[in-house]
Amino acid sequence: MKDSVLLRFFKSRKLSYAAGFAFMFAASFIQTLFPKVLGSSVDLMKESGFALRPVMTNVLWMVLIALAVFVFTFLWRNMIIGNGRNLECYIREELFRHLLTLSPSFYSTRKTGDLIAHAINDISAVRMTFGPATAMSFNGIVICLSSIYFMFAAVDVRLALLTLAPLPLIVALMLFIGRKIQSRFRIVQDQFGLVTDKVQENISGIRVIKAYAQERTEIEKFGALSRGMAQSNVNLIKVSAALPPLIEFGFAVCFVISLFYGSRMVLRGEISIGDFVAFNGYLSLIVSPIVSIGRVVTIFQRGMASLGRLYDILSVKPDIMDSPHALRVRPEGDIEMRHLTFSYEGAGVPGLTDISLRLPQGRTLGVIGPTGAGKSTLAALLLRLYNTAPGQILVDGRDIGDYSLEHLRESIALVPQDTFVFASTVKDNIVLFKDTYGDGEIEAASRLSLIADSISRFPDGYDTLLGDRGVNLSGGQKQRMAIARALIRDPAVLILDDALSAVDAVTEGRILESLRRARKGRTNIIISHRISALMEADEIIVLDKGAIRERGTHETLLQKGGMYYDLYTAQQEDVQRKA
Ligand SMILES: Nc1ncnc2c1ncn2[C@@H]1O[C@H](COP(=O)(O)OP(=O)(O)OP(=O)(O)O)[C@@H](O)[C@H]1O
Repeated sequence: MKDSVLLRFFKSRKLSYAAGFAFMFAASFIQTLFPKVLGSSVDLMKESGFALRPVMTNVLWMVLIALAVFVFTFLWRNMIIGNGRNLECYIREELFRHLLTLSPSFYSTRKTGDLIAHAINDISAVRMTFGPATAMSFNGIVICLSSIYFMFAAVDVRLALLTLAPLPLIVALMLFIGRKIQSRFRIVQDQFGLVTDKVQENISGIRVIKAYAQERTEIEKFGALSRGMAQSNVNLIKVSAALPPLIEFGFAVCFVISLFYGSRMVLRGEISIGDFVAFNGYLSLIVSPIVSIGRVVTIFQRGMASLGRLYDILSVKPDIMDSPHALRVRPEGDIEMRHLTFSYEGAGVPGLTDISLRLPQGRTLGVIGPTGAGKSTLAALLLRLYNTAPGQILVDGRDIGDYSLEHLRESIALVPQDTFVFASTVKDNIVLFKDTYGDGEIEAASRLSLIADSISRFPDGYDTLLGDRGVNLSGGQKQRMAIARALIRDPAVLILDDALSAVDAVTEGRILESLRRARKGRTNIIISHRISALMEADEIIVLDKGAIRERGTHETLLQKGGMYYDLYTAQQEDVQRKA
């Protein structure tokens, strides 16, 4: 997958990459012609007693070389480094698309912060590797090889050997210090991660921190982390500060050797003064590529590690997918469960055990039970957020896995316990960014869920911005907006998973009444802790530790005098006490 993502991109841009590398080769090579022309100009000037006329052709060549280097460099930078940016965008889109195909079980094992880091830091490291670092290496290799070639072939082998003798030592020293820099840099990054995590945690949990007067402790903890980060940066500077002067020192030695032996060779007439000038020109040309070796190696190492991490995610196979011949029809809402047993990955005990029930189209099922009984799990399985064994959940007589996910989820709408509000308008939050619904439909869904009045009191009505930078909805308003979000899609099955817990009993009764009227002929599943929300259901099941303990209608369950009866009497006493 890693290779295929990169390969696919490189293949799609092979022409611009080929042209980019050709221009880069041309620019780097032409650049190394400059010292030679400069040297021969010096010789010509010396021969002609420093007259300008004989060197005019050379001057023209130098201008042409500079111009060609400018044009080719401009072209290759645009192509190679520009393609790096396109690669970054390509991988980001691939990753995002892939993340949306993965099921909740994937997300329950990964930290959100890590996933965000992959999407930002890792992709950027891959871009640096296949953009600027690749370009710098290729450019540097061509410049170094041709410069060294000219030093040996066009000037003098002995002089070149002597002058370049310290070079391997410089490179070895650079790689040695580079490794040290890298390990200290890793510590800086870890410290940076801790500091950002702390900031993020404090901002998200600001209400809890204030409510428990934890500001002072948190400031102290943050101070310690921040000082740790500063110290690790100082440790990094201690080694990184040594690198540039050491390299400069190494090259100064090269220049001294060149000056010492080169000038003697000029005096002895073994090389011309022009050759000597050209030689020093070549020596200057290789300084910058050699200096960047350490940086390039680090970028490559980081890029490959990042690519590995991205590959780990990209190679996770989505476990919930359409079967090859998936039914592309919206089911109508006849539900059956046959001995349904389900366990979460890694969980010791099953979340649900041997659940059998029949919910014909148009009926309402009530689900009640203590916390952790498996009520939300039942809802999640009906949306196929997790896979179940074939034949355990049937929708309209067909296995749930036979339907395309799109059609199944269009037909079954879940209003979860916690509603996610997007930082957008009320309207966008109801239609979920689909522009197929008219204003009339949006208002009708809002009226049915009893949120229309609240919306009309917002400053811009349906165009009011919600979220951090807009209006913050109360718990009850959020729940009602979530019900409108489900109703506008006119689902065959509506599942309210404790979706009325934040509204008062009177509002709950009015919403349920409104749903009863509007959803005639449609299937409903009402999961609730409050008996008042589901007492009118055609069938009620009492879940406990993943199994059905009792089932029946409100009346028959009361007559049984079991768990349901106990819950009912406890809730009645509670109501009377409050009254
Ligand atoms: N993603 C998950 N991974 C592992 N175990 C889970 C996961 N989600 C829920 N569980 C476990 O499955 C059991 C049933 O959870 P579920 O959320 O279905 O209960 P519930 O009846 O809806 O509870 P509540 O009324 O508190 O919402 C619990 O023991 C819970 O810890």
